[in-house]
Amino acid sequence: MTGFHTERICGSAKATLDTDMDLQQLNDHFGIPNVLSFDEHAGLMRAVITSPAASATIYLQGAHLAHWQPTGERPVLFMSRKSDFLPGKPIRGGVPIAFPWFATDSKEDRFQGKPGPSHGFARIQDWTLSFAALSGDDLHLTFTLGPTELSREMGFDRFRLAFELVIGPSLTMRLAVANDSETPLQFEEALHTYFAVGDVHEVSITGLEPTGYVDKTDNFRFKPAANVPLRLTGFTDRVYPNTTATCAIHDEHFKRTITVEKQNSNTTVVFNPWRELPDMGPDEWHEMVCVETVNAGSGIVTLAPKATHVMQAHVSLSKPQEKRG
Ligand SMILES: O=P(O)(O)OC[C@H]1O[C@H](O)[C@H](O)[C@@H](O)[C@@H]1O
Repeated sequence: MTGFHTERICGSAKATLDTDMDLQQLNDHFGIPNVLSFDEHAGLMRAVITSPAASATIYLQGAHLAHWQPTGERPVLFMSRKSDFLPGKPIRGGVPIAFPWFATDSKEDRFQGKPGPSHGFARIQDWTLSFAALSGDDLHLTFTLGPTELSREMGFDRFRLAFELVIGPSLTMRLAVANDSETPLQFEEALHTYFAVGDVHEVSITGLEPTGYVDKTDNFRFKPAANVPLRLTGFTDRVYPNTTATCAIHDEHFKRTITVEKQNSNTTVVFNPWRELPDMGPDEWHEMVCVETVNAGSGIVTLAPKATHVMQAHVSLSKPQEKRG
């Protein structure tokens, strides 16, 4: 069984849960008959959920939600059929967690004289499952990540992350960042959500009409608010700063609306590569759009010593005629 070990962090002893539970231990400790079990896919451990309300899959690497499908619905998250599933490699699809920077690292020499990996280290590290419980139809899971050898090499050694998921007919994702140090912690973060759509050409996104954006496909130029719902017509990589708005993805092909409500996130990113990627098949970009819950760029977070910041995204489904009030 798992035990506690003590770790000395800058003079103070802290009890931390062993992070190296094997499959048997995960199943013994957290398994819930007919609802939650653990297996291995391509050498990566994952939680497999089949509750009456939904099915879902979460890899311990990155605490990466790779699949969520409410009962009777199509999958809500896009997962690339060509994704890598390898230790230390990002997974293409689902909900990668970006931390402590978003996209390209701005520090050119952070890691062994090079910039750190795209979207930071959190999505390529093994997280620890620390809580699993069923409450009514909802499965609650919490994954945690503290400083690792890799994070320390990149200069991050006094933080803790918790990723809490509530998986049911809707999905709540909460990312908590605690600053354990005596100095402010600056970080960017994202729940980089890949949504499954019937055909991206038949999608409109509402919520961002009044917000100007940084167009990463046009030399990071700032473009004014469009004042109309967003329809994607080509390579799209937009950072909308200063928006806490709820976004709705209206999918004419699948005849459903996906709604993303967020808290403590002041940035929304919309992304579709409009082409094949090395880890995404030739036509798969038709089937996805990223609407990401983010704090980045001008919205970078500066967290006071000993403080905690919690960012949340709540995802729900509705039929087009069920207009939200
Ligand atoms: O390929 P990745 O590192 O997973 O990043 C995928 C994409 O993530 C975000 O949406 C960024 O805005 C993009 O610039 C980036 O290309």
